[in-house]
Amino acid sequence: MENILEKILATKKEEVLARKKRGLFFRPFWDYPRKSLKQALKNKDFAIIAEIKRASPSKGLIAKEFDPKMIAKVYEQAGAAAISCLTDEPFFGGHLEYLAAAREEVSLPILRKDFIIDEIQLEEARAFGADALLLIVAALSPERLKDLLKATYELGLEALVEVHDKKELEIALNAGAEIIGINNRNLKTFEVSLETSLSLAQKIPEEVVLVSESGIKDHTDILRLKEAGIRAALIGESLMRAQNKESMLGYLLKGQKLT
Ligand SMILES: O=P(O)(O)OC[C@@H](O)[C@@H](O)c1c[nH]c2ccccc12
Repeated sequence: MENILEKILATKKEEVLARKKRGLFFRPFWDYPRKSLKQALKNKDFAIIAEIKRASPSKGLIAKEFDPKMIAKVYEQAGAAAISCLTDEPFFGGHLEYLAAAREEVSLPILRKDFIIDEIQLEEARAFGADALLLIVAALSPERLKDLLKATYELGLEALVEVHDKKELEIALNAGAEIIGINNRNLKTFEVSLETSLSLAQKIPEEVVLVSESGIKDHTDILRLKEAGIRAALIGESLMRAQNKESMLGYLLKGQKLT
């Protein structure tokens, strides 16, 4: 049976073909200045990439009320280091327009969160105002990963390269990844464990910026990451479900009381 990642990738292939047929004529932010995600992450004692995520295959609809512009603004005011915006439509209820809306509103670096398999998607990311984009090792051959990473840099963007185990980590390092995301969620089974980050963190050269992704829900999780030497996290669901996102960010980062 097909796992969820394979299913998403099959749909993505069709989407890419359709985009190539249609062409990419609307490029509102093509010449907009870019911000460095890597630098933004390094600037903080602990950095949170706050995610704009409406739904997911594992959780269904996460946010009934959904205003990407307003969410981006709140994340920025609350001290997020960067924003991640889901742009996959069929599985995550995202849209490139949501990224552009966030871009208009904030000056933080923005990451395009999608399943990237083709150069045209890198161009889309730049056209709609992204500063960085996600490349998932499990979704690409090592050669394709290298090609896409190079093309990303050539477009003036950065990449968060996502891994889930030791083998993928080696592939990411080999490809020259400078920012590596360790996904605590297995994209094939949906199982989540912070241990994934804690164990893989030991094997990473110091100059690489590490980000722990998925399932991070309280201040204790952040303390455990810090203890393992990880200084950045990508957080979606717990922020998207919080009525008061500012308070939730304060709680996650500093253990402040929730209001
Ligand atoms: O909502 P969470 O559990 O905080 O997770 C956020 C983020 O890590 C998750 O959305 C994610 C990580 N890797 C992905 C790849 C594609 C789509 C989504 C993701």
